[in-house]
Amino acid sequence: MSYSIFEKDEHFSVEDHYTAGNSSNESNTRPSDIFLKKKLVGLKPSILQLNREKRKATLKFSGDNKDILQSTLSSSKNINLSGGLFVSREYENKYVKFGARMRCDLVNRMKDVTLAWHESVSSTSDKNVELSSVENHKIAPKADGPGNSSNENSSSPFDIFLKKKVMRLKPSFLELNREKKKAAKGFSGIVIRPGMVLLKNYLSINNQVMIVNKCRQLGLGEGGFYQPGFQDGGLLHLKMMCLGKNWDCQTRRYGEIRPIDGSVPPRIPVEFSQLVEKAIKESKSLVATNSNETKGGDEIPLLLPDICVVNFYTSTAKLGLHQVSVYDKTSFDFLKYKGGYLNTDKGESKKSHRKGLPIVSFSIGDSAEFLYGDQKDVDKADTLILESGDVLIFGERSRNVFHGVRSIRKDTAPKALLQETNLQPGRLNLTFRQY
Ligand SMILES: O=C(O)CCC(=O)C(=O)O
Ligand SMILES: [Fe+2]
Repeated sequence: MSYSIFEKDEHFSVEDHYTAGNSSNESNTRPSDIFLKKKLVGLKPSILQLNREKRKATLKFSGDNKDILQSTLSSSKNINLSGGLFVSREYENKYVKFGARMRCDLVNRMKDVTLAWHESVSSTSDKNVELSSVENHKIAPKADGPGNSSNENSSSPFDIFLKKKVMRLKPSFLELNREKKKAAKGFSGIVIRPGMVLLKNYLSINNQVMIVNKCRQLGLGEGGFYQPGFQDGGLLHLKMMCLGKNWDCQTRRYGEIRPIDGSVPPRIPVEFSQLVEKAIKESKSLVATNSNETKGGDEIPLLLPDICVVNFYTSTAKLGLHQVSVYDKTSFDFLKYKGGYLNTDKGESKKSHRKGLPIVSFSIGDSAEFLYGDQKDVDKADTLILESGDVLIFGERSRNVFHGVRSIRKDTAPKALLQETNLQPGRLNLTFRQY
């Protein structure tokens, strides 16, 4: 049995209509007007385009031309990139033609089509179209406080917190006691197969709370959570944010910026890297003590993570079987997803592969049914239940293991975590990698 990690985006499946502007220049004998008949709204330039232009301006107007540069920049200061404008059907269609990939989750979910801020079309006159300064793009979209999520606002990234501060049912004494006992027991390590180690219950509730809060804060800022999509309308079934470097789902390459909006991925918080380092050391000693047993024997190399892909799975989200694969021409063809399959993971460097550097994966929130195996066949895959606080490490001979998430188990997140954060139902997964 196979399942698709994609969902088709009904919103943008319309064919293209270039009817905007109702230009009738071609059909009459009057001199052509180089202006459109109606006062039209133009496609708002993307941040990337604006950045490029401003960089060009900066290069051009240096030294003696500072005044000109100053006026160039200040005249564009008022251009508002924050979007959130409603558009006509024609523009929606035109937008589709321009690339369905340029949309964030919110665009996809809005009933009334609102274009994403990076490529929006305004319904106001040009006069009112404002562009913000380049610096403004660095400013994180307004992060609403808990209980006031901005998920519905087209200019904001996806918020992993619930909209309102919900009064959660107080966990029963029994439940809390069970969790406390589990925490007191500490973690246990299991070598799943050569190169794959599971540290059960490794992240304390305090660390989980810290990670959730940091991800929430970063997730609402520049380069925050969005729903990755493909040019043809396919969407990943999860929300994603990249730290360190951006993983571009179109090209399967890493880069310094996210092409859809020109945002720069936030840095990996040092607290995260420290936890990764500790977890690797732990798994190394576990493998060393297990080396006489049949399963062990693979030395897990140290990892200095410079990439972290943060996925948020809502209760119905999933991730198809895929493999960590080096980016090269051959694998690119192979990587192309076929029939709704994403065949690969992110494209770390060949050096990273050669060394068998591990992927370190943190699970927080609801539990996941994690699949892994040597073939891209769900029926032949083994299952692991990854619970909140678990850390899975796979490198060396397991570096190329096929893996995916079949489902999220509802209502399984630790009550203590939900009491301390406003995390919405679902699962947060962080995978650390070294380029
Ligand atoms: O969510 C998980 O456990 C796996 C995530 C993953 O494989 C990925 O992001 O490439
Ligand atoms: Fe993966």
